[in-house]
Amino acid sequence: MSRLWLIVPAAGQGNRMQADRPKQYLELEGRPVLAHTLARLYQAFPESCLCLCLTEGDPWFDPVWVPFTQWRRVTGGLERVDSVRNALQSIAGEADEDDWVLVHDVARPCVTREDLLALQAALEDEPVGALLAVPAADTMKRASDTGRIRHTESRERLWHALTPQGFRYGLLKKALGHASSSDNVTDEASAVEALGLSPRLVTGRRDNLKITRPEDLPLARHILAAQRENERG
Ligand SMILES: Nc1ccn([C@@H]2O[C@H](COP(=O)(O)OP(=O)(O)OP(=O)(O)O)[C@@H](O)[C@H]2O)c(=O)n1
Ligand SMILES: C[C@](O)(CO)[C@H](O)COP(=O)(O)O
Repeated sequence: MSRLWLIVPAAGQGNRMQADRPKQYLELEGRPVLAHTLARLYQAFPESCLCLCLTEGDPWFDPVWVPFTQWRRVTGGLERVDSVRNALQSIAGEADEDDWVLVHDVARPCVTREDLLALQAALEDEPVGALLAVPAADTMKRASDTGRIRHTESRERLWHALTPQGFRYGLLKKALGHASSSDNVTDEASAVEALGLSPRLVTGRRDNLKITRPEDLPLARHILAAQRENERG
């Protein structure tokens, strides 16, 4: 039976957030973002094995935030893709080629259990792999270098890629092995696409926000509160 591995890249600096610490350690309802994200993943996949990518000697990290019994710390790389590659390397020899690997940004603490389970269910009959995504809802403009509109892009069949993104270990290893730093691989799906394959888009919730800029932290707070309110019914 194939196993489930979770890779959580958490070795970024959060430069766009302009905070006094990496954004995964900013406080959200009394806990760091990282603790929320790991708790959400644990709710859905308590039996999985977690690879947590952290910067070397990360002074902010506290293992008390990790609810998983099976987990390991992996040293992150220069870019997100390098961190994920390091995590794959760390499980070489243990993971089977057809084990599932889900990669989820630490900066997405609002992902719901329902979306996580929907993605897992979609993977069951999916040979290539799949990711959570949402259809573009705004009118999309392509800009010139000077910040003026060059043209309006059709938003038909245009999606925002979210995480988690799930692939078989063997395929993901191959895809990231082929990707070079000039390829601008900002997610796992694009590395798999570069092999000529088409991962499946699984419609997720728009509130699976990636905390990126300062205004996103209060937004995440509102989302968590609204999700809790919804659960109470
Ligand atoms: N070398 C890196 C860079 C990013 N990440 C992780 O990849 C995810 C998505 O990246 P992004 O939102 O760009 O995070 P940062 O790189 O931290 O942000 P910024 O680009 O603003 O510095 C985050 O969970 C981040 O911690 C990582 O593990 N290793
Ligand atoms: C993987 C990702 O979250 C998909 O939306 C995103 O590409 C990562 O963000 P980055 O800023 O490009 O690292």
